Amino acid sequence: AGLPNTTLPKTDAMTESAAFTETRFTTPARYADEVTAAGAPVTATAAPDVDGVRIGTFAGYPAVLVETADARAAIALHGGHLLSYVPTGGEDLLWLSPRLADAPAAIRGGVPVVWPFFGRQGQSNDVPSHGFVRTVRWQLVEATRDAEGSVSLTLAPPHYADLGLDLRMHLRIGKTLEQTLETTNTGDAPVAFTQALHSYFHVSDVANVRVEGLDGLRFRDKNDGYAAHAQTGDWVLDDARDPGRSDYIYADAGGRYLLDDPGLDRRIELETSGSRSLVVWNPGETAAERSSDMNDGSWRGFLCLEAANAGPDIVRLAPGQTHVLTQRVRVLPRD
Ligand SMILES: O=P(O)(O)OC[C@H]1O[C@@H](O)[C@H](O)[C@@H](O)[C@@H]1O
Repeated sequence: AGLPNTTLPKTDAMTESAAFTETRFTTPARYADEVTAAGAPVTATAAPDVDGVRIGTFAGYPAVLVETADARAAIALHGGHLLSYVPTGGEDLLWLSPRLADAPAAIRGGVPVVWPFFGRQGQSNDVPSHGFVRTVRWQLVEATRDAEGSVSLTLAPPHYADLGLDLRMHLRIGKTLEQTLETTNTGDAPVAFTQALHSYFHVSDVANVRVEGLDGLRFRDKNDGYAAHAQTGDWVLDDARDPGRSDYIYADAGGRYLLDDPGLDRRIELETSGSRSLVVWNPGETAAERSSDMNDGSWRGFLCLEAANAGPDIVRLAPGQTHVLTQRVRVLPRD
């Protein structure tokens, strides 16, 4: 198969903020202190009095641990990072690096929360890549259990008074994983932002899976100066232009994707709303070998499908408005 890509006219629009209208964010005053504090041990966090929810550790991180009849999950307080989601009787849907660095470094794997900008889109080089919330400590705000036995959680990063935006993340752990980023403009000026739920899905071998739901879409290739291309057929890793890596932002994406994995004999279904872009990322061997948390061949074990508002898909919020991005993830059998 591969991607017989059509090259469309090249433009710099992806890297020039003037071409779009993203808000240029200034690093919040509290950010550096929050990052420093995130490296300190967690002092007692009160466990909510909800059946199947407790505070413990997962992969060395203080985490909210959830157990229901249908699934188990772990969410690190560091970055509000979903580390694991295991449907009962199945394997983890998420990949987590076997070589994790200590907090406050960003966690490699799971579902990093990228907010309020994707990479450094429309930003100066002074801001941290992928935003202000993935290397700071979050709080568990609420936990409930519904009649069907699913557990719902709300988590929040530190409130940055000078950012003008507020974030809440909601998770529903049950037969399906539901994850929502709810962004509110709390300032008095319009804000234009980008974001992603940067899911690292666990696969048998990234070279042996395909992604359905992208056929015919246009995408920008970050490894090709953000040149525009058109997708033909399913996504596979053996891109004829560059076998072994993918850093594509698909625009006007339909919101339903299937990650077909013959090796694990499963399909992961990803449905999104409030998101019109999908990022498909794997570093490939060369870049992975340069990275201390992926340089053991383990990069083959994941594919990132990132439910995003990125590239030309920018969210504009007037003061007081709220935007909701949701992803729903579940396993389907292979036919
Ligand atoms: O290494 P990081 O900061 O977690 O980013 C990982 C990747 O995240 C993806 O979303 C980007 O498109 C890639 O360009 C980037 O390399």
